[in-house]
Amino acid sequence: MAPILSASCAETIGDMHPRALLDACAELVGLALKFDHPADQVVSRYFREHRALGPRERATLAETVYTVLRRKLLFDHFAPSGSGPKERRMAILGFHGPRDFLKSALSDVEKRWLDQCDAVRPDDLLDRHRHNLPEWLVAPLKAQLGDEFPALAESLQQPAPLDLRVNALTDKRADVQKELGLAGIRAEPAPFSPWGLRIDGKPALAKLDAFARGAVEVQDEGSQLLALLLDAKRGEMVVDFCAGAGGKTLAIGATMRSTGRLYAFDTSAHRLDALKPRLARSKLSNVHPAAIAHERDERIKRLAGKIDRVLVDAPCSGLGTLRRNPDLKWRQTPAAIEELKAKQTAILQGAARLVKSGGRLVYATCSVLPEENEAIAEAFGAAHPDFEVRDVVPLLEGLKVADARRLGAGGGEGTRYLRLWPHRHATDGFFAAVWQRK
Ligand SMILES: C[S@@+](CC[C@H](N)C(=O)[O-])C[C@H]1O[C@@H](n2cnc3c(N)ncnc32)[C@H](O)[C@@H]1O
Repeated sequence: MAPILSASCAETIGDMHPRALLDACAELVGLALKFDHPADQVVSRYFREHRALGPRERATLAETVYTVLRRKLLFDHFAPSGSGPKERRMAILGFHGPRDFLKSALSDVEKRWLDQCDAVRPDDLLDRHRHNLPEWLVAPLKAQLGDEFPALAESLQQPAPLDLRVNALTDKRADVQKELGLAGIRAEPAPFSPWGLRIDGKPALAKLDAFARGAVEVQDEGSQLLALLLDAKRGEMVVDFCAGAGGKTLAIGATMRSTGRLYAFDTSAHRLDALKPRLARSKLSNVHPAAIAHERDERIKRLAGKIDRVLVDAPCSGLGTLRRNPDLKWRQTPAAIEELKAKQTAILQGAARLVKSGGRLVYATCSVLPEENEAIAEAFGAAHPDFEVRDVVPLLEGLKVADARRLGAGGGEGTRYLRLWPHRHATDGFFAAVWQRK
């Protein structure tokens, strides 16, 4: 079984004194544990306010905070037996770095306490201290996964791999793989997505030529598969209804070979703004971003019945992304999910109006909860007899996705929906359903 507390084996961390680095970790852990803002925002704000921090110190700070958030129940259990401020105890338990380095920042009492915590065997812990999930989330996951639940829980406590999507408009995956290799970055083709490369480690990518010229974007392999499933073709009219910062928009635009018209709608103009620099790098000229007021916006009414393919990447709990956003399991609530369900239903219904006869509609989330996934899809299907459900697995097979059967779930054959899980597929947790308008 994996050790409970993690420690990397690098020798030193940047130029900072171990005590100062641990103090900074404790301060940042304290800020993140207030849960006033998403953890990634708390961390980036801290970095902006502490510009002198070097890249290695930043990596230690971020990973320490994320480890504390990932293993919070376990650390809450260990913390009372320690001494000093709670955030310092949590930062010690989650510290991402060599044990010797950490210990040089600790008092003798703290060292003894840490050794005691290190000595606890996973088998001696309660379930909740092993899975580190809120109880309201445990029940629906166990109901879906049974014996596989511990494997999922463990995978959700690990960092996600770094996946890239190669821009199919401008580059071939094998060429980019070679180019990255020459820059000292090891990349392997991702198992399912034809555009995916999985990177070894977390190298800095922003300065690479491949990144600057738009040959690659950072994108989880699961997200790539959602864009692939829309199967948008040259010259079509396509809508990415909840485009956000356009991760999937860019992938869809490339499958259309930069032809036709691809509308990127979102209610957040701010998120769409983040699409603009990515769009400039991508060389796509078929994307039309537009902020809409809501899913019944005038613009939607004008396009009703005219669109070949519509992707609804719905706002959701994000509980499939806990490897990247571990704070979500502590910030999300059943009441918030109730509100999301109403939103998902309304958005799917609004977006469906756009689809022309014979056109395709894809509903997707990055949630692992059936109530945001199968339940929404099935209610939509029942209320819209003019939409015929299409099994996802044969569609993926037609798109040459290797091992597509492993990605399906639901329906009599287990082929109806796309269902991705971190422990099975090494992607975030994703869902997708597909319909064709009769
Ligand atoms: C899951 S995120 C989209 C992520 C994006 N597709 C990507 O690949 O990066 C959901 C998006 O839905 C947007 N949204 C929320 N309500 C909406 C509505 N009524 N109509 C359209 N978009 C909406 C949110 O602003 C958010 O950007």
